[in-house]
Amino acid sequence: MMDLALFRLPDGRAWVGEGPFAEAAAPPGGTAFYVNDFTLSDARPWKIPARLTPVKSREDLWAALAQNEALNDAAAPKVRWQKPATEWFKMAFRRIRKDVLAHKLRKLVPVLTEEGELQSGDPRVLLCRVLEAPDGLWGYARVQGNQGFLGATPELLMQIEGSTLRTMALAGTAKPNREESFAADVKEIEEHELVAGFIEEALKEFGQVSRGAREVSHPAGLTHFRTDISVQLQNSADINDLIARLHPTPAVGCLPRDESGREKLAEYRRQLKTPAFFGAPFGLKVDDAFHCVVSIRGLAWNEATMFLPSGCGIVGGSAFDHEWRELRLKRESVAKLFGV
Ligand SMILES: C=C(O[C@H]1C=CC=C(C(=O)O)[C@@H]1O)C(=O)O
Repeated sequence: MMDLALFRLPDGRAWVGEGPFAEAAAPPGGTAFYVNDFTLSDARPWKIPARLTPVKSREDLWAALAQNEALNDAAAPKVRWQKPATEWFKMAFRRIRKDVLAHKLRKLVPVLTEEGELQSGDPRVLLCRVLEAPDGLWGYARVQGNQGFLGATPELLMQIEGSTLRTMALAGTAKPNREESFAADVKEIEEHELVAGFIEEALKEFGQVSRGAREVSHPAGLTHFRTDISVQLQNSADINDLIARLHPTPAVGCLPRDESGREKLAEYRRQLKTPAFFGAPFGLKVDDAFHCVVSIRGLAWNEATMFLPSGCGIVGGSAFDHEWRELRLKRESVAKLFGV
């Protein structure tokens, strides 16, 4: 059975870890992956591989994998996707927006998942695409037997090097052909600033926070607002605490992030059958640094069923048709990158 984790940095450096993985509650001294689900339900999220190999090319990757012979002959997956139905998502959209207008919520991110049937080929072949994703994206993957997930995300949850923690607010998406007016789009700015403000506030207890300017960023063919934020950590803060403090940011979660908000978020994720990996933290502690991303822009599979999720932030100014199109654009960018 294949048991592996893969992590790639935006500059192309990547590592593949092979099982069996030892599991720990706290970060170990050496190298380990951090893999959890969205609700952080795994009490032992630090996965220490039996073997870790730096990989640069798909040849390196195949050579590093114990089952490389089986994969060498495998074809890329062909998937028959089903058009997602609007009803459930429309209902969720209306209820969230109503709660926002009634000041019960400020923002919530529901997730729509397109499902498909694997017609032929092997989804594990897509591990190559993770490795070869465009510069500027972080790649992540976890495969266990006949299930797995992988993706190429533009969103960093945190990177800790020495006493510096770097993170970002990534939220707000331009409509197609409206990139010029995006920088002044009030609704998208509001959606973004809720995320940046949350992160800034959450990090204050850990040290001096610096916030960069809101910028327009173009990862993988989409246009988003991005604000870089960093903090000089006063004490050697516990990584699990930092993750729990930041995750889920309102870029994939809700605001306020109190019990009632979190319950609503969990309820929408359940109703809409959001895969557990989606939006969760995924990281690697290597070479005295910890890199951890938000697992969006990815897909998952369980035997022959494939899942392609995408989320969008709902605020008072959101309109259903725009959000529906944004969800599709996000899924299309993933489908294009992975060729599915
Ligand atoms: C939740 C997703 O994107 C996040 C990242 C960038 C922009 C987002 C937005 O504009 O809603 C989301 O916060 C996704 O790609 O599924």
